[in-house]
Amino acid sequence: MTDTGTSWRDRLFGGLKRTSDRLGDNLTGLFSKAALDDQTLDEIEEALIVSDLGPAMAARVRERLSEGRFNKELTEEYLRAIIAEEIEKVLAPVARPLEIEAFPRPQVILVIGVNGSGKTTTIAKLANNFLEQDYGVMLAAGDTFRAAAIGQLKVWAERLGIPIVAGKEGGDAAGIVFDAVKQATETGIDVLIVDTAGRLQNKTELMDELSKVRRVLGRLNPAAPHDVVLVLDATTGQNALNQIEVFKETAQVTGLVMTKLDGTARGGVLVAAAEKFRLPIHAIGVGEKIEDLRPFDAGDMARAIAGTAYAR
Ligand SMILES: Nc1nc2c(ncn2[C@@H]2O[C@H](COP(=O)(O)OP(=O)(O)OP(=O)(O)O)[C@@H](O)[C@H]2O)c(=O)[nH]1
Repeated sequence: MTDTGTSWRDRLFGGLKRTSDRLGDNLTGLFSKAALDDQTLDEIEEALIVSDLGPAMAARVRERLSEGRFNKELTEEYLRAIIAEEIEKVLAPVARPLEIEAFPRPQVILVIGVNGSGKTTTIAKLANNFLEQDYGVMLAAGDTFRAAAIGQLKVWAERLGIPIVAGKEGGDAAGIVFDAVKQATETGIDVLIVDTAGRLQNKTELMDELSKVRRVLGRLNPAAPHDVVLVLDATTGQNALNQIEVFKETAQVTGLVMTKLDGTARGGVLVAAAEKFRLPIHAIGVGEKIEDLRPFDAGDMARAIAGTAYAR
């Protein structure tokens, strides 16, 4: 399952093509006007907002253009390059892979997110990434609300050849997490990835469930959970921003993973999220296969969104 950097870059640029095409469509007609004027700047700003990149990014690109090109001709190449540069500035400080550094082990990673966000697949993909780095990985099926979620995670554990602690539907999530941490500690596991129920519908219930899990974890290891990773579906566009807002306060999110960037023209929302919340973004998903989740390079990501030349 090893993978070369080149093919990952192919998938990254391929996956984000819809997003960069949409940006291109929104900007169509704004190039090669005789000279850059205020009205064109307004239109560019609007186009960037409509492309989900967020108002702050739109304002900054406008600022850059008005400094450099006012009263001069604007080319598509130049505009895309400026957009890529500004996106890279925003993504560089937050593009941060999940590092395994907890001592004592295991590092406990809680994974949260609404149903359908790609949570289960992301857990499997993260587990695979850690296995490739030779870490011992265990899963815990803490989403006990749905039998399907437990079953799916078991299938992944089997496929990856890693242990899993799971209970029955309707079981006590905190109890499962307790057992998992105990087993992981006893067997020298490096990383324990915990699936949790992601029900946004009821904030109190979610909060109660998570604080119970936290209490139990804290009893075994005061530093746990070391990470609380929120999985977001990029196809939901601006709604992903609302989810961060809610989960940030209820679940003390420490970092993000954005999935399905390949299935959407709304990938710009990654930039808006980075700019608004400044939370670390650990990885992105650009496909359903196990190798389609990776930490990303801010420069590559920025160029993929802006649709600038592939090579450096
Ligand atoms: N195209 C694409 N599909 C993805 C990606 N990540 C997950 N998926 C798909 O999205 C669907 C939902 O993923 P799950 O991992 O089952 O999501 P979940 O949040 O656990 O959802 P529930 O099991 O319904 O709670 C599946 O069909 C996945 O294959 C991605 O990065 N790209």
